[in-house]
Amino acid sequence: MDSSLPLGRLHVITDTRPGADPVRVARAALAAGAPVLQVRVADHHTDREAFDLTLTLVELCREYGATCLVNDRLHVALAVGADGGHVGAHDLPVHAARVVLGGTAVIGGTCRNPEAARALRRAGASYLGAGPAFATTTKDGLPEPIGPGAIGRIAAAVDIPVIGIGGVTAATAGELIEAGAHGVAVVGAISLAPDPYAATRELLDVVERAARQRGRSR
Ligand SMILES: Cc1ncc(COP(=O)(O)OP(=O)(O)O)c(N)n1
Ligand SMILES: Cc1ncsc1CCOP(=O)(O)O
Ligand SMILES: [Mg+2]
Repeated sequence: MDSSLPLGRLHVITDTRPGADPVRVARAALAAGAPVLQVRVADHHTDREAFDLTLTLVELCREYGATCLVNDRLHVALAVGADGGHVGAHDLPVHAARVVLGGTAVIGGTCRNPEAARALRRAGASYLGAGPAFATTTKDGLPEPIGPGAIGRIAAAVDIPVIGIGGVTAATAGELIEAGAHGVAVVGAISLAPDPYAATRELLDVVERAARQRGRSR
C-alpha cells in the first residue's frame, strides 16, 4: 500500500481473547471490503507467535488490497513488511516509531484529548486512534468513555485522520463520523458477530453513508 493514499475508514482489529479465530474473522472482513486490518496480539504471546500470525494476515491483506497495521510490536511490522503500526502510552513513542518504521509508514497513536492529539501530530503520527468512545468489554483498565463530542473536538484539533475506537457498533459508528471522526476501529462488532462478513458490510455501509452525509452538510 502507498502510505500517501487516503486512510481507510473501517479498521478491523484482531481479537486477542481466548477462543477468537483472528484468521477466519480477518478473511471474512477483508472479503467484505474492510480497508484496514490492525493485527493486535495479546502480550503473553511470543514474538514468534506474533510473527507467524502477522505474516499470515499481511499476506491476506495483500490479496485483498487492504492496509495492514501492527499493534505495539513494530519489529514484527518491519519483519513482515506491514504498512505501519499503532502505538499507545505504553509503547514506543510516535517519534521513535517513525525512526523504526521510516518516513512513509502509516503510524497511529492513541489519544483521549485535543492536547495529546496535537502532540502526537507534531511527533509524526499519520492518524490518531481516539477513545474509548463508548463502553467496551474487549479491553480492561480503560478510562471512562469520552463519547462522540470529545472525538469531534479531537478531530477538529488536528489535520490528520481520527479513528474512533471503543464500543463501536453499526448503531454507533455513524455518530462518530458525524462528530468529525474520519473512521472507526472495531474488535467485537466483527469478531463476535455471528456473521463477520455481514457485520463488516453493515459497518462499511454505515460509515460510508455517514461520511457522504457529512460531506453534503458542510
Ligand atoms: C485505532 C486504535 N486506536 C487505539 C488503540 C489502542 O492502542 P493502545 O492505547 O496502545 O492499547 P493496545 O491496543 O496496545 O492495548 C488501537 N490499538 N488502535
Ligand atoms: C484496543 C482498544 N483500545 C481502546 S478500546 C479498545 C478495544 C475496542 O474493542 P471493541 O471494538 O470490541 O470495543
Ligand atoms: Mg499499545
